Amino acid sequence: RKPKKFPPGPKWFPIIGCAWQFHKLHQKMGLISKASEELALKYGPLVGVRIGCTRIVFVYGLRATQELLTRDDFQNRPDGIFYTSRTWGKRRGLMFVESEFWRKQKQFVLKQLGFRKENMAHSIENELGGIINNLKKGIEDGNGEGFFQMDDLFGVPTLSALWTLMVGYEYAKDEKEMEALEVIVKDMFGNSRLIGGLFDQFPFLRYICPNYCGYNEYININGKLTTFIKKTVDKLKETYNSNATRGFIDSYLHVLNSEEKAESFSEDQLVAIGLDLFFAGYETTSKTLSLAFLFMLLHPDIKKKAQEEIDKVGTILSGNLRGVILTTDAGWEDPKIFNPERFIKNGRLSIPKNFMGFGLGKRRCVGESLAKTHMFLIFTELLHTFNFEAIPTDPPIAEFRDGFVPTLRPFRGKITLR
Ligand code: HEM
Repeated sequence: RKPKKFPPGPKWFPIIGCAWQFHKLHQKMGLISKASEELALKYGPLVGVRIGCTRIVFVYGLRATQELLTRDDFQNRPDGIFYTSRTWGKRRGLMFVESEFWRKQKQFVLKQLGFRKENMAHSIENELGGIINNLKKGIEDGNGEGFFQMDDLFGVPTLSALWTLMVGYEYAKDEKEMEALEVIVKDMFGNSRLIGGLFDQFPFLRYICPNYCGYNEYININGKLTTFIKKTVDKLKETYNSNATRGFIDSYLHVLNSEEKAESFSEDQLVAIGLDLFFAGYETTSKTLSLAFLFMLLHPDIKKKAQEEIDKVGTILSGNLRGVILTTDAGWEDPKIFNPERFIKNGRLSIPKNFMGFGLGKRRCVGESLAKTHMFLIFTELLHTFNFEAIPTDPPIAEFRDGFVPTLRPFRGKITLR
């Protein structure tokens, strides 16, 4: 039954709510975001739906979204088996927790990420050396031309940056560990049912058909990553030294070993934060980079301008990079047209207040600074060193499918040395 004052939306039926109508609309429009946009055109900026047991309000448009992100009474997060079954039936981590527990943990994570900024930049630069060598080798093998799966280029460096953040630079050199992590994370994100599986909307299905409704798969892949992080924590504990700090895990262990630690700190919570950092940081960053290069292939004129500015090296550089990466329909003209120069005013970077790529308010992204440094260094260095072109017989197409973040259709590009 609809609660009083619940926003308007499609008619609800017993048990399924409006799951069927929404499923049909989703199929027609291709993406959840487009389906909800269609509903907003019909019902207004707030649309109330019920998919099985889950009541959802879609919020559409700049004003409503800003209000959603900044109002204190919207800072809580949903509860339910989808959010807790990955963390031993408890609410743990950062993304799906709230109140004092969340505040304390977020404060700690933000501080630690701030401390590690410089170290992270060094480790990304190192990683970059690896990517450049691989690309150069591919180009050499192809007699001056390399043909690469572009959407595959950025996963490993992103993972490596997050891994270094967690364990510290020296420990992260262990290639075997990194390879094992790569297999788990790729499996995790390759799994399209990771988000909003049927069992989330119809929780009873996990008792009737746990395979079909995606429950077993969800538990299995999350379990692999939590086990991996837990084992890493155990290994780091063996060589733990209270006077030295290798990475985030060590810093957290310092707190666990101190007398005055707050109640919310625990080893389970440490593992859950690791899970959330990989979950929230891996796809977002690697796919934004893929998207930036997709636009470079599709808009050679803008790519050329970006390269010219990188060659000049100056403050304008960061402006253009950010302009290239930041695209959203948050309220400027022709949002669907790729025009990074809209963010440059009188030769300087000018990000509109409406830009919400990293969220707004208290729930704002903790990895913003790391992600920006990572994307900036990789994007500029690769554009500086190589030329990227579309392959005429296999042109890239800017088409997305749903995922934790919108996922690009796989695309290839031709890379040559500049
Ligand atoms: C291009 C890259 C990234 C984008 C676009 C992005 C975007 C966002 C957005 C929009 C939010 C707010 C979600 C909300 O309002 O609930 C968020 C939260 C979050 N992000 Fe990011 N993010 C990126 C990279 C990262 C990285 C690299 C990390 C980890 C180091 C990370 C960790 C998190 C966490 C833990 C939260 C939850 C914060 C909270 O609930 O208080 N993100 N991110």
